[in-house]
Amino acid sequence: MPGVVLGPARYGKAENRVVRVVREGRTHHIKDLNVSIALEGDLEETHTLGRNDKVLPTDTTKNTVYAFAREHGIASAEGFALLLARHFVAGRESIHRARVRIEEYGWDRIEVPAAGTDGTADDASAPGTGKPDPPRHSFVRSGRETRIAQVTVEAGSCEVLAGLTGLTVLNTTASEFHGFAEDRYTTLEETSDRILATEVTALWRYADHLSGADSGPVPDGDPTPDWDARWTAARDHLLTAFALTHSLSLQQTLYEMGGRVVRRVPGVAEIRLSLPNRHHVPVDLTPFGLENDREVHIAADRPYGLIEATVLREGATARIPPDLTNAL
Ligand SMILES: O=c1[nH]c(=O)c2[nH]c(=O)[nH]c2[nH]1
Repeated sequence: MPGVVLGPARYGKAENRVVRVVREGRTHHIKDLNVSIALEGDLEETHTLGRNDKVLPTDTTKNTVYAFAREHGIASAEGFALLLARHFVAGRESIHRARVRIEEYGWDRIEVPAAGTDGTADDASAPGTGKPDPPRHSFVRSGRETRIAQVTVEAGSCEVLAGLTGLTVLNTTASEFHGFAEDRYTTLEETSDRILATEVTALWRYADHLSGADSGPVPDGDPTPDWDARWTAARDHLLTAFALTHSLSLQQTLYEMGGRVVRRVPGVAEIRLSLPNRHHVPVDLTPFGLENDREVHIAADRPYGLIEATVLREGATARIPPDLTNAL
């Protein structure tokens, strides 16, 4: 096509929903994932000439997700993403880069009291035994929180990002906001005691699985990291920092949260946080002759302040895309 060239292109199958059951006798476990594959490489003639010889069908990438879930199991979202991304790049010369993004939805086991312990006769029993034996195959979705893993593999490098979205937190005190800049449109009153609430979206990058200036050769850290332990530690540190910080602004709280993860979770070089400030405004009850000393609030869902920043290990390079909410 005269005067026209192909820019960056990628393709794959997005949002493959896979639920994997593991059975240990009567005790079952599940992993519930949403897996998106994006491949890049030698796609010029595919677009310009309609040649498909280098196009591994998106349908095949979908099938690979399900086959790998069966063959390899899903130990962790990060591990499964690594397996898939490496497979697509290793298996085909024309594919130079594979990005696998996984959202994981959490399920908690429904803990049922043993039969007979709550005074009713109709509880579950193991068949044939008549003995109390609560089910080990029942689950309840654990809130709106979603775990994220995103792995990008290309020749000689491998980037592992992990994170979460939908982690909603609130402090009823230990939050102040004053001393801010003012102009003729400023009406906000200073406060030394307010509710601080936000819904955390966080994405952090492990440097020990990446070749790059801030990480050394691949891998310079633990060759088989315990991704689950690291993810759980990062989540715990985000919550601990939110709870422990006496906040002078959500910006300062963000820095404390990110800094704690970078300093304490093995391998983390960088974390990006997106924190909507979910304003809780004390209601004026004086028309009803009532005092309201920060007891009754309107929880305003819109508009919200949007506080976003990356916190880095000293010397590391910022690589996580700034616009997390669109990137995810
Ligand atoms: O923690 C805050 N940071 C701000 O930048 C800001 N702006 C605002 O109106 N309220 C707040 N709160």
